[in-house]
Amino acid sequence: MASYLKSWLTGAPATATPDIPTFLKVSPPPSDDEGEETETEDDNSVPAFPALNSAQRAAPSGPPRILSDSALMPPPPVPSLATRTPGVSPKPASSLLVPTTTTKRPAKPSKKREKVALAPGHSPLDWAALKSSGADLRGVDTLMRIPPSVLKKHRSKDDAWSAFNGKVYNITPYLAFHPGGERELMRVAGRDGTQLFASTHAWVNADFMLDSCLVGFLVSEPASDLP
Ligand code: HEM
Repeated sequence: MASYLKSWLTGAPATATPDIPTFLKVSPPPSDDEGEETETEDDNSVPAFPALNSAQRAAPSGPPRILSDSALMPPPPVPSLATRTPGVSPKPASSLLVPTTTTKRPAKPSKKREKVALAPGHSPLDWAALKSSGADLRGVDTLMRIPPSVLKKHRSKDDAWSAFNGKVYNITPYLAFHPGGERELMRVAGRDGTQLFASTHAWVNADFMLDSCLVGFLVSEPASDLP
């Protein structure tokens, strides 16, 4: 056995092979590495093809059987979606039907949330360009600690401050750009607008939209100024 393996690896003829099991006599698969010789000289037999135990050999000989129409699988039934009449409510029998909700007219959007027409040059993109242009939109030199009494003083259109989530912004430059209109935004001028803002459009990122308008941080009234 050992001498057979040695001869198989070196290419030299085997000296004695009486105890070789039959599975070892099968040729090794051809190798990509051409430099290495892997076959013994006397084992050049081509394997049987098709294999002796293959289904191909077991099959009855003769030309392949051609199936007639009746022997073929029947076609699938016509799906109900293909036969529906557009605009007509289908019977709710099949799970493939369109949902009945799509046949109903959508409800009219409420007047309360309508957007206003913005003046030319005041689109959200224009605002983005303005706020990143480096223009001074704060109107103050340094960020301040702003108590409600100070915030209250900035409530005119020309000088409007408002607090959102503890940050005070100069909203005057943004007024003409606000998709909800100037009037709505002026409702929070001079006061904390966090609640109104959140109940109107919590998904809007005010911190990002107004970052260049930040004037300071809302703080509680100093004790000495309390009435
Ligand atoms: C300064 C902070 C605010 C910013 C940055 C801001 C920003 C925006 C933005 C981006 C939209 C368009 C939303 C969308 O298309 O989904 C919008 C719409 C609107 N905003 Fe504001 N807003 C502010 C404050 C307010 C406040 C305090 C009110 C209410 C008093 C308000 C009322 C509205 C309304 C009614 C709309 C139109 C309806 C809608 O878009 O759903 N906004 N605002």
